[in-house]
Amino acid sequence: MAEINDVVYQSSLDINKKPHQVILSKTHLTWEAAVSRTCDGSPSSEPFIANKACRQIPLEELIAVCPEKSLNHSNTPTSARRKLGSPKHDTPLYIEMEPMHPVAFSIYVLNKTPNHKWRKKKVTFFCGEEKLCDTWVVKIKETLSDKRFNRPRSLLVFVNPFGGRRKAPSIYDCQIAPLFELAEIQTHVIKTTHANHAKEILAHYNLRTVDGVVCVGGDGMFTELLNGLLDRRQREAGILQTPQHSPLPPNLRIGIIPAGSTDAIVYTTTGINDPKTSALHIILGDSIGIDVCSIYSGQEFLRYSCSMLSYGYYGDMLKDSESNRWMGPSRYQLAGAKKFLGNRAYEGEVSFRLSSNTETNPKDKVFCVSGCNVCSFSKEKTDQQDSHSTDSITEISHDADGWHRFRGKFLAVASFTMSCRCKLAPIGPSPFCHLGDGTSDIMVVQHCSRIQFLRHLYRCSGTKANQFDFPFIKVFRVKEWSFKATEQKEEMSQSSPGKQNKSRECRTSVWNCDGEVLEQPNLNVRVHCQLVNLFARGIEDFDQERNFSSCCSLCE
Ligand SMILES: Nc1ncnc2c1ncn2[C@@H]1O[C@H](COP(=O)(O)OP(=O)(O)OP(=O)(O)O)[C@@H](O)[C@H]1O
Ligand SMILES: CCCCCCCCCCCCC/C=C/[C@@H](O)[C@H](CO)NC(=O)CCCCC
Ligand SMILES: [Ca+2]
Repeated sequence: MAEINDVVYQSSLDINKKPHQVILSKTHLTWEAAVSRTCDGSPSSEPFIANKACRQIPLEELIAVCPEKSLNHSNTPTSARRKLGSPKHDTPLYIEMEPMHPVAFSIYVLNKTPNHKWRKKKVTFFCGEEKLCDTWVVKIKETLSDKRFNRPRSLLVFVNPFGGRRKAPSIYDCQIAPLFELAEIQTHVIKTTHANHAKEILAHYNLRTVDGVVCVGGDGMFTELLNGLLDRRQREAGILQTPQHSPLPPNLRIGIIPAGSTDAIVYTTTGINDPKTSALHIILGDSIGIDVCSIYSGQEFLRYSCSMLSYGYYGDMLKDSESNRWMGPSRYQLAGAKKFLGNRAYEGEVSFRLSSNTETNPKDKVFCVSGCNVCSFSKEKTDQQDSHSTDSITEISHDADGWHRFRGKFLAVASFTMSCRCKLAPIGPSPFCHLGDGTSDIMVVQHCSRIQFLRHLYRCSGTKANQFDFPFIKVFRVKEWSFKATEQKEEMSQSSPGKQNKSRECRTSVWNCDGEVLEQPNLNVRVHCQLVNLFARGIEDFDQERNFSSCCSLCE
């Protein structure tokens, strides 16, 4: 076997009844069939890839290790068997007894399957004697508990029985609790009884007792946790929540087990809305910083948001859909179709400061992937923000202070702080938006015909990323923006006063803020680069995944 650095422990163990040399290092667990060829001839950095009899698992991908209490093995020494009958018998009778102590242990390893779905895979090692088994289990657990793996030991979990298809309690009990138990994560589980329940608890909970906060629900439930943690942090630090102050980051990571209607945040940060995949991201201690918007109405702080904030079409759609919650996720489609037929436009003024990074833009065809360079670079630059902006936009006015202004009649104004992937929009309504670059993509859909708007919506639901390629759509990458509803100049019909009154109603829309209605039409919004950390790693590059599967036989 080729040389392995930082060996923690090694011995011979049986896998599938064949002896193997097993080595635990600080970074990997490796095993090689004892009779097989050595791994010579391969480059020293990848010594085991060439030899199929060798397996090497990075410890980052080791989910759990457990003694196998119920397993025996043909190699089990006779001490684990009980003699029956009289000693005078020539041939003693033996009955297989369950060993008092385990003589085998299993490891559960990450198995990456297509479409970003993660599962666990089990490999069992037979030790022959209990002491060796105990030692292996202890050594692996000790190594995994090293701080650099950053794995949570204890979690506060909120289950929203009201969101999505109302399946959050069964999703948690049947799929997630057993995984957390396997990984020996302590949990305090709270089933919420009303909206804002989680936020109320987060205001007073002893957060020092947990390593993370998890919700089983949708985007709305995540946003509740986000707001709960951020409010608490600012209150304790004495930070005022005004447009002039920058919020401090919370100390805890947030995990999302998807059980909502859209699940855009989990979809965008893991690549899929799959409860078990999310649980594995949490167990393995993944971490990614995501941008958060702080939203104000004048000087009044309203809330924090991190996915879509949208006025006009999506706001009206959300408001209309609330009364049909019983329908689950399809309520959005019904309300969406109604509002589409209404083709209602609203007057307003959008102002914004462009991103300081002029090398990226909402149409640049650069996806945000796990380990994204744009996000890493933006985080480094966060503290050195400047007000530089491009002059390339001619349709709109801009002031000396770097603010651009855009007035008009809009079907929709939307800011995307992440791409907002979801089932309806598989690469997201703003596909090249970044999770942690400190910016949002502002999209303005000018009043257009139904057929034109339908073409835009249809393209959002596809994968060509061409939804912005229309003359009635403008899109900007911004770090701060505001919206002001302006007076609606409706044509007043002298001959029909009833119609006149009707046209004066509802001159403003509402905001759809991560799936919650905000009634104030006039908003000021600032983006804070990577203000919170999630138990996720962003969407893994497909090429990377392909390379992984060819180098690890567990994933074949
Ligand atoms: N027990 C409860 N009863 C009523 N509302 C609740 C309860 N617990 C939480 N809520 C509220 O339900 C709202 C919506 O929940 P959630 O986001 O989980 O589902 P969803 O709206 O169906 O999904 P999505 O946001 O992904 O579209 C949350 O904002 C939360 O405040
Ligand atoms: C002709 C085909 C038309 C297909 C339409 C495709 C357009 C889909 C865009 C989806 C944008 C989702 C953005 C994320 C929003 C979430 O913060 C929010 C809360 O979960 N969900 C919705 O508002 C629910 C949004 C539902 C939109 C219909
Ligand atoms: Ca962003």
